[in-house]
Amino acid sequence: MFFISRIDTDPAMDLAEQLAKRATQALLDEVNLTPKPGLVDQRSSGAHHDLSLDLMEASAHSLSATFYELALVSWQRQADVALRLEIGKIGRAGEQAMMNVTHGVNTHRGAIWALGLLVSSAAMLGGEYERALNITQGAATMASIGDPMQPQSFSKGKCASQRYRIPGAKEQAQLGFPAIINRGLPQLHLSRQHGANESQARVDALLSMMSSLTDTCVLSRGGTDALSAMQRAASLVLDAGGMATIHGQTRFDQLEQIMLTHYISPGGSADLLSATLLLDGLTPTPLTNPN
Ligand SMILES: CC(C)(COP(=O)(O)OP(=O)(O)OC[C@H]1O[C@@H](n2cnc3c(N)ncnc32)[C@H](O[C@H]2O[C@H](COP(=O)(O)OP(=O)(O)OP(=O)(O)O)[C@@H](O)[C@H]2O)[C@@H]1O)[C@@H](O)C(=O)NCCC(=O)NCCS
Ligand SMILES: Nc1ncnc2[nH]cnc12
Repeated sequence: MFFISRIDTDPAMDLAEQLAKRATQALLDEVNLTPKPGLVDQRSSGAHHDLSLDLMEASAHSLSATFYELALVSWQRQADVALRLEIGKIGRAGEQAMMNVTHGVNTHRGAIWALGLLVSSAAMLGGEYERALNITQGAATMASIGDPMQPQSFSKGKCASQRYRIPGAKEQAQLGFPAIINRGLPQLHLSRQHGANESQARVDALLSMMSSLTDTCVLSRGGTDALSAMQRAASLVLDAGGMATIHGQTRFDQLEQIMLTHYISPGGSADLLSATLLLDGLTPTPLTNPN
């Protein structure tokens, strides 16, 4: 008689592994996407003196364990203060792990926050979701629960939000990631439908978010004039037909010139592009046109 030995797999661990892999891949896909204005890509470090492609990739890999832990602890849980405290602790440990790998350079703080919340929300749903909205709504609920353990330390984002009275990374999550739902994902799907290749469609999605996001990275370095100039120039690329067209590419060169002249970088939009790619992979149903 033969016995077939069977190792039971744990669905929570399986999903956590899958989500961690996808989130890390989304970060790698974002940083390798080329060309991107002002950002690190395969051509250059953009408007950054302390970042490189190698550093960004090392940072992305260092975050796999954080995404895995976030998913595992969130498996089929309700959004409540207890879970919020746990994911806050894991998120902060992830920030520290990133800083250890990058020797103190902030590569992915905003990405840990956005993708961390989305991974957590996908696991809260036990991997059962049809639409991106199902995941972003859960993430918004978690982001809206206060974390009493969060240290009240200085951050450039908070400082810019208060100085210019504009929403930053925290509010973007609390509102359910409108930049992704109303801009990034619809533009990605639209550009694909219109015949753009995958890289062009992803750059278009980035530009669509850049054209409206109040990115605290841009505000911190360049103030409101630089933010408005960037938003306008990003919009013009899309108005000209996007990256799949010659006119769009000419406008892209102009946008890039603006980024380098003002020495600004859309780090917040880059993080939200990673989050867009993660959601696109998890829920491939197209959304309607960008508004
Ligand atoms: C809620 C937090 C995200 C903290 O937010 P806060 O605004 O207080 O702090 P920041 O440290 O400034 O981080 C915010 C980062 O989010 C990105 N971002 C900016 N604007 C937006 C926006 N409107 N919407 C969404 N996301 C946005 C951005 O990240 C990217 O830029 C980083 C580089 O930034 P920085 O170092 O400022 O700039 P450089 O120009 O490179 O510096 P210099 O060269 O000039 O010196 C890069 O990391 C990208 O990721 C902002 O930086 C959250 O962190 C928090 O509360 N965490 C606690 C843990 C927790 O609860 N976690 C739970 C889930 S895991
Ligand atoms: N590609 C990139 N360049 C600079 N900062 C970033 N933050 C997230 N992605 C980035």
